Amino acid sequence: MIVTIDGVAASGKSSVASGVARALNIPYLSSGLLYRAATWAALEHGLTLDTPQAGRTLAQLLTGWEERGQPLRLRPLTEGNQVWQAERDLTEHLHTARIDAQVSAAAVLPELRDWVNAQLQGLTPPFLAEGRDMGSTVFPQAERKFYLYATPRVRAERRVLERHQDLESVEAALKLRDERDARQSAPALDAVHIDTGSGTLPEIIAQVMSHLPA
Ligand SMILES: Nc1ncnc2c1ncn2[C@@H]1O[C@H](COP(=O)(O)OP(=O)(O)O)[C@@H](O)[C@H]1O
Ligand SMILES: Nc1ccn([C@@H]2O[C@H](COP(=O)(O)OP(=O)(O)O)[C@@H](O)[C@H]2O)c(=O)n1
Repeated sequence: MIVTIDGVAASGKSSVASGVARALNIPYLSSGLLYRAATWAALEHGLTLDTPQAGRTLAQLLTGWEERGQPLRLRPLTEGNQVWQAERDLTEHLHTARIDAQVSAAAVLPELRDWVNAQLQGLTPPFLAEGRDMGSTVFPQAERKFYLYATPRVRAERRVLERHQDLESVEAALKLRDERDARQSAPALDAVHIDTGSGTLPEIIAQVMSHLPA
């Protein structure tokens, strides 16, 4: 079985996916964490993301690591996904304001989207995949699809607890990222839409579970 959970930034995708994955006893895959890791790699290597050759250069960097036996890999742990490169856990570097600000510029590069999609499509179901285009593009065959949303204010109030920034700037950054991510964020036509501002996290997880086969 494949289940997809897509939605806007800080709508609760990872937390809901983790809760549902735990209940189903299957892994969840955070596609956003792979985009974040590739963005981290680009910044570490001084790649400029807004040039015509950026996508090709970034893809070469990632495949070069692969060929040297040091691939960037998602570890889809149910309690929280990680990304490792060889023996190094990069996860703590990926949820920062710096990556938040740059990730959408990397995520529009077709070569990076192909690389992320290939990583995910190479995995064996059952799993739950979360991101922006999991239901619409990457796993159109998924048995159940969900689209999570909440107002920018609700999302900013949540994220401010995770980032050391003020509410106004977090909300402005979320809205900007929504705009920049709009192209790949259209919900799948057959997704169930859920407002995560309408209940607590356990209630939203229960709502998703109620749409899944017993
Ligand atoms: N009702 C709710 N539904 C989903 N997440 C919630 C809810 N209430 C609070 N949160 C919190 O919102 C934060 C952002 O959720 P997260 O899963 O990181 O979102 P995303 O993966 O979409 O960026 C988390 O700390 C989560 O626990
Ligand atoms: N399937 C996906 C997942 C993420 N992304 C990109 O990766 C970024 C980070 O995604 P995320 O899910 O980790 O972050 P939040 O939106 O949860 O803050 C998004 O802002 C998009 O630019 C994407 O383009 N497609």
